[in-house]
Amino acid sequence: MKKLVLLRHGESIWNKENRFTGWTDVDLTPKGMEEARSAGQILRENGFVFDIAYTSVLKRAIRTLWITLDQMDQMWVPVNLTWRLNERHYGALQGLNKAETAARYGDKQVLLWRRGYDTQPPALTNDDGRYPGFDLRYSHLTPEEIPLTESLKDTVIRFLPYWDQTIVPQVKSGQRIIIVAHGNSLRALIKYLDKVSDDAIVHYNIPTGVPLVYELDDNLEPIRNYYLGNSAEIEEAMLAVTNQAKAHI
Ligand SMILES: O=C(O)[C@H](O)COP(=O)(O)O
Repeated sequence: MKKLVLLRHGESIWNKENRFTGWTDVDLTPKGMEEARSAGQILRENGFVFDIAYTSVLKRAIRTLWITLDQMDQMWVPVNLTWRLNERHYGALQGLNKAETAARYGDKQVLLWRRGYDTQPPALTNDDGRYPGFDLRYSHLTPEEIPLTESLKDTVIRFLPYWDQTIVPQVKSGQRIIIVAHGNSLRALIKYLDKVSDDAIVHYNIPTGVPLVYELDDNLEPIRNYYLGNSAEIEEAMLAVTNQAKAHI
């Protein structure tokens, strides 16, 4: 049996301000750093050891990984950074407050933008200051690879080649892996692993800073998964993510 640990970064500054973030490179809040410390502690208490770590090229995920490994006294673990684990690109919504956007366009429209599997939020134009093509860290990407907006489906499509070619062979060979990423890049992986339908994935939300353990068989078919932590608090945190983009709760 193989174990894979998934971790959404701790609370970011824009999570706290309730803004669509996507590829915007915002840092953790003090609470987010605390969440990362707790994640590391609970992983250590449960005896987890990692051989390889994966994360995105966004600092909220990178810092969460550093703090988690530090708490586990495993800062020596090799870390791989890839843009393919970045958050889903939120297009022209990036920077907008989620509840205000719902008040303006309606809860239904915003739910569709946030959770519709094949729905892209309004796109950026490539002369927008938020266009990732202006950012050095993406200079090796082709124009076709640089998103102006992304649906969850687009996120699955850009992540899967990395999963199949890089991570899968390592998990199969018995390497113990942690992936620290984002609400939607992890939803993309979970949708794929658990074969969640396009309709059901709409209702699946991931809390910040709580390790999610997947037990997989030798063909990487999921056996079961569970969060490490207090289940009532985790339920509450998932519900809070659901409610972030409602005009009135
Ligand atoms: O990019 C963001 O705004 C968040 O990290 C994920 O947001 P969502 O839960 O609204 O998709």
